[in-house]
Amino acid sequence: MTVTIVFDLDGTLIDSAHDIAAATNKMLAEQGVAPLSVAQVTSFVGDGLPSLVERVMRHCELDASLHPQLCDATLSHYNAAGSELTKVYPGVYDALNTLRDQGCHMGICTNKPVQAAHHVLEVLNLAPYFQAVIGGDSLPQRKPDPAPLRATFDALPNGHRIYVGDSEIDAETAQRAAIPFLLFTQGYRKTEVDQIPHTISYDDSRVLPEIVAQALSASGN
Ligand SMILES: O=C(O)COP(=O)(O)O
Ligand SMILES: [Mg+2]
Repeated sequence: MTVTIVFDLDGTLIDSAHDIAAATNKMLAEQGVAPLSVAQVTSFVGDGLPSLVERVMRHCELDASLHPQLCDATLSHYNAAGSELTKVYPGVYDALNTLRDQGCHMGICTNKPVQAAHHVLEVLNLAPYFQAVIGGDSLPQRKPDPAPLRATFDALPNGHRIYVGDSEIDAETAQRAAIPFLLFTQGYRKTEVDQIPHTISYDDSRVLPEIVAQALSASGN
């Protein structure tokens, strides 16, 4: 039985909030605006960079016409920083090794800009695990539209499908694509776990291989 697993990135495999906040605050400093807390910036993460910058700009009452320019500035600060403040969540490497040894095929479907996603995957030695990476700017649509998730699975061998993520957006994406969804509870979700549709939730990535097997048997495989 071939199993294909697609993962979200920010808040699921990696805790990138400090790097995202640092890039945002460098952009704000250039506009003469005081820094936001990591928690505040994290609350704006999930729908991709353009939405993050839009929310930050609204919060800081910046002129909306600056949006394209401030997106570019935030992304270039993010890319220049080299992911130094980003950490892989505990247990992720072990889980990925086990799943790979079991023959699972794996991909990434993130709303992060795709180049930034490739960069962080390389820096953290996560790139070799993933045969497909789709970012927030890879297609005209982004999550929660199911198109990027479908495109990621289509780039992997055929098999039983599972999506793993941390947010309301990931849950909606999985629902719209009719794919079983594993919810990591320690990422950047904004609502209670029981308010987010999911197949199985987990708070420690070490259990991933076990709950992948559970999700497959729950879906009749
Ligand atoms: O960049 C974002 O807004 C979120 O990225 P994610 O889809 O990997 O959680
Ligand atoms: Mg996420």
